[in-house]
Amino acid sequence: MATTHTLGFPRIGARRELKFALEAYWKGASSRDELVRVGADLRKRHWQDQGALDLVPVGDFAFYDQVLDMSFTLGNLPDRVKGFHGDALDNYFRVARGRSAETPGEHGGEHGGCCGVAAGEMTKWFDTNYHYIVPEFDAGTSFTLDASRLLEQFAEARAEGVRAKPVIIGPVTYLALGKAKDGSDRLALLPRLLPVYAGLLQALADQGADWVQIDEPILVTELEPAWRDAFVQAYRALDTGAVKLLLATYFGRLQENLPLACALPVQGIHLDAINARDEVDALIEALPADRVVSLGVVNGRNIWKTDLGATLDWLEPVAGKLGERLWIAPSCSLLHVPVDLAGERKLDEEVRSWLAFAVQKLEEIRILATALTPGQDGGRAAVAAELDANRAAIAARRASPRVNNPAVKAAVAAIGPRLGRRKSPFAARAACQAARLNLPKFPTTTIGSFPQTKEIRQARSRFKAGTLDAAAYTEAMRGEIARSVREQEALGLDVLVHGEAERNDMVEYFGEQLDGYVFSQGGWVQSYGSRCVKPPILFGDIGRPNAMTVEWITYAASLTDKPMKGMLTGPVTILNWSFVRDDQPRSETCRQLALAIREEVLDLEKAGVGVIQIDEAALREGLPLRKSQWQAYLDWAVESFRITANGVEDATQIHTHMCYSEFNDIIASIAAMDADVITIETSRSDMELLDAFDDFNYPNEIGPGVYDIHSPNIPTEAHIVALMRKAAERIPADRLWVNPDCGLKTRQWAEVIPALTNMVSAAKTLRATVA
Ligand SMILES: CN1c2c(nc(N)[nH]c2=O)NC[C@@H]1CNc1ccc(C(=O)N[C@@H](CCC(=O)N[C@@H](CCC(=O)N[C@@H](CCC(=O)O)C(=O)O)C(=O)O)C(=O)O)cc1
Ligand SMILES: N[C@@H](CCS)C(=O)O
Ligand SMILES: [Zn+2]
Repeated sequence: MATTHTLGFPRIGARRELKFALEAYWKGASSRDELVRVGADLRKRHWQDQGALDLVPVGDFAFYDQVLDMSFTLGNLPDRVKGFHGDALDNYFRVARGRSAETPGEHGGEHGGCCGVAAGEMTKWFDTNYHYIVPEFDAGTSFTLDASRLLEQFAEARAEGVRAKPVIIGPVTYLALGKAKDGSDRLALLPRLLPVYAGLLQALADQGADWVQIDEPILVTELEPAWRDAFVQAYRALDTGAVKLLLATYFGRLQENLPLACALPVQGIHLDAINARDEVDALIEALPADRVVSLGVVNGRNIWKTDLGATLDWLEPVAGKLGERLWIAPSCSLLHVPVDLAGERKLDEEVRSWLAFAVQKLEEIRILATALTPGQDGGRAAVAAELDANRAAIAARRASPRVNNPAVKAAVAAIGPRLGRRKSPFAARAACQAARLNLPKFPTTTIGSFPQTKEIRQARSRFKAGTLDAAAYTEAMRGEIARSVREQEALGLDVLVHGEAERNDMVEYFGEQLDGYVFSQGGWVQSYGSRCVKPPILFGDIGRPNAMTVEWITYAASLTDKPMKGMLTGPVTILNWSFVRDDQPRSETCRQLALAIREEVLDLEKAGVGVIQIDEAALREGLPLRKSQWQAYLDWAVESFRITANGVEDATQIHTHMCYSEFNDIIASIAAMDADVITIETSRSDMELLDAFDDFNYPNEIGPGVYDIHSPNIPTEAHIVALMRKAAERIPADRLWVNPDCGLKTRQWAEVIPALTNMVSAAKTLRATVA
């Protein structure tokens, strides 16, 4: 019988209990005890949800982020929060969220307390839409063990009667994910780090832990020789016999790292058998015969039912070979999928029958394990009804006429190179656009969203619940748009936006209006901290039955004489932030999205909108984990953007926006997008990110972000001027725009107004002082 387990479970709660508890605590509306209680209740409930498994994870719960938890366990706190004498949980939130000096009153939040503290940097977790707090190092970093969190939760789990498997991030991945602020060699810290890990394993062993899952997903990426050597050094040091180690790899194939992983002195390896099924035989071959082989056979990154029959067809011989050595699990932590399909009341019934969220994925694991169990109570016969139902659902999805639309397939097949080419080169377009828009030097704009206030969200919530009718909802959103336009006019911005009040999310909003999509009511997935997204579900060929944004944008445009920028999300970002179908290549799905958004671009243009922004925030995010696969991805991603954007006339100005930094290695592809204007996140890099554009002689216009929208701090005019002067050293001033790093939806108006006031004044100063 295969041992069943999971690598991690969503912690936000089926009703986002953790989100609401955190936000209440940060606001000062609930106590520390209440927050701690919600955390304990969620852990307990999630262990119960996983109770049918042989081993359940402990340590996958975090109040903010599991990487930040690991930093605290290892005693690796940034210097700026060391020596804090208050509550440890508040110190944790100070690193997670920062704290401004100005406004007292909140717990460990952005505001509150006496002294300002910068938040830890946040970046995405491998190729997911989850973001972690980057560990900070320097040459002097030392580590000290604080095992209390893990030990307490291990004791809690055991008290619940589950067989608990502590989960920790491995030392090599931990170092690889961090940044040395002084440019020092992170690997030099390994000898200091390993004794702390050894101490942690011993402490867990002393409490009765048998297996510990040690996550080393960095093994699915290309590793420099020094990092490969680090694996050998690390796992020799951790081979103390205190506990059994399950080395967990996920999100991809091991490739050249497979022999390295198999040679490490651990007691088992977890392989993502969704992405690396073709490596299973080699893994079994290379592993010593006493090692456990854990196979991730249920996809932890999507929401589709597993084809259980097909999985068993290949798994049965593997189980025959491995016997008791076989463990089965989802491919990775279930953090990346919503909790439970059972809560969905309004989901399209047909599509629903094809889906599995976290709880349903656990049931799939149970069915597979039973089917793999020889004897009277096991084998396929013991789960015949479940397997039949699964077979029927898989077959229905394959055959559904709603999935395949021959007209859409034909349109994609007919895409030729002309579709993605503008009529004239940039210089000629720029002249037409200058004549049409008549903008000053250093034109000012924003990235699209204005604060998503409680009133906006409540109105939408009431509209969706049916207690506010469509006319009243439209009226309320028009009111918000009018407010945004009024504020922007008063601020003196040059190119206005409508503010995106009517959008729940920049991807979900479009998914809701496209054919080929369904959306859940409660399918929330944590993006960072308390922030969640509800990725729409792309199940079939894409169509755009109606214009999606034209009425809102033309309404906004009617309120002002200034240019109004139409605002769309690009095909690559919609793809990367949706749950997408697994029955055709992503590139094919992306081209379908490109054709749909192209229609919207052309409709906006027809309606007289002269500036259209197509956000591609997730273009860089979607890069494959291995560099060797980047170009193939970039080719179809850029082609998709060009198909979307480039059907317009010369006088229509196309903007794109990307809020993730580091363009050096993809600058040729960014240039190939050929947007007239690109706005990017640069403020935190002190404009150094523009070097990539400078070195490449990037030909088009650029809006380098002048302030970090993640922080509540108000940028001063002098700071913005100084940043823009640095920008002008790299990019000719007549090609520079002035704008924030990203959209303002998570900020409050009280922060937005003074920040943009200073930004507009800075632009005026620049016009008067920079040639
Ligand atoms: C730019 N980012 C995005 C990413 N992915 C996306 N799909 N979208 C993004 O914008 N990835 C990278 C980054 C991640 N950053 C963020 C930033 C902010 C959020 C965020 O604010 N999320 C919200 C949820 C947004 C949403 O969908 N809102 C809905 C529903 C709101 C809601 O909860 N309503 C309540 C009732 C309202 C009330 O009483 O207050 C309810 O239904 O119970 C809407 O506006 O209609 C969040 O709150 O977490 C995410 C990622
Ligand atoms: N237009 C979007 C882009 C976010 S990346 C916004 O302003 O929120
Ligand atoms: Zn952005």
